[in-house]
Amino acid sequence: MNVLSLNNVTKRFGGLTAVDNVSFHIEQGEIFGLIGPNGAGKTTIFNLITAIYSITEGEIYFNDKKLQRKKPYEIANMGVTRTFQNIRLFKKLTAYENVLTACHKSADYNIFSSIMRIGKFKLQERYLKNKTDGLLKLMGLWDYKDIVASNLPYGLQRKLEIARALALDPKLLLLDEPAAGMNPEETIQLMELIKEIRNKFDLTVLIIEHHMDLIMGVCDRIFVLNFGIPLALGTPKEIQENKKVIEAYLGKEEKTYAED
Ligand SMILES: Nc1ncnc2c1ncn2[C@@H]1O[C@H](COP(=O)(O)OP(=O)(O)OP(=O)(O)O)[C@@H](O)[C@H]1O
Repeated sequence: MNVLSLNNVTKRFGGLTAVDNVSFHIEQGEIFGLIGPNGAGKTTIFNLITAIYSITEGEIYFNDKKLQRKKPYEIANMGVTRTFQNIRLFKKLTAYENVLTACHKSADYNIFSSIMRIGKFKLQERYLKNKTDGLLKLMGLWDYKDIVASNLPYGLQRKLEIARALALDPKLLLLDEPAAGMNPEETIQLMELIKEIRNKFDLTVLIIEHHMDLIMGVCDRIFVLNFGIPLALGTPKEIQENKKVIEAYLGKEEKTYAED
């Protein structure tokens, strides 16, 4: 079953076509990579899926529901959550508070019960605490739970963003450069963590990343964009061997005078 479908999607900013007639379909449970050189249109695709930008042409479907004319919070409520290339945390709140505030979306209590701290409210409070604890432990953030987000190392802030996105109970998780700023060892750990998260929460994952080791190690399939134009779609092995992809990343070899 397709969880996400992009059908002939185009996005223009004035005279610039950032995404040009892009189509791809992601199946339930897949970890799907979106790669391409700088400025290829990857983040623009995330912004189109999450309704931060409006689509110029084409359609996007999430679980067979058309996503047009929705607000970003409606998309999140449908089960599509994301992280950002430029980390967006509550910088002055602790790691714990950052996750707890996101968990509150799933709370269901009224002001009266919260003032009286009775029955259902207490149960909800315990549920939110357990959920927050579990997410912090899963992401390896438990020892940092009382540290203010802005004081965490960059790599841990990225993990905290993932924990926040998971707190919203997604079905589709969009990760925008989750390994940026991480060293090779941290990147390998993150790769394993992404697989664990996918299995544990029965997720589908769409991931933008420049670390090729991570993309090749974690993705089931990869879609390549170049200047907004689709270049290739395939398994990591197929993408690694694709001449057009190699040229887009490394440039085309010039024929020397001697070869003519
Ligand atoms: N709001 C905007 N207004 C105008 N142009 C934009 C806007 N957002 C993106 N662009 C342009 O669209 C193109 C694609 O940008 P995008 O950020 O999607 O690329 P990217 O593949 O994510 O790049 P990177 O790997 O560097 O993050 C770029 O030329 C960018 O300048």
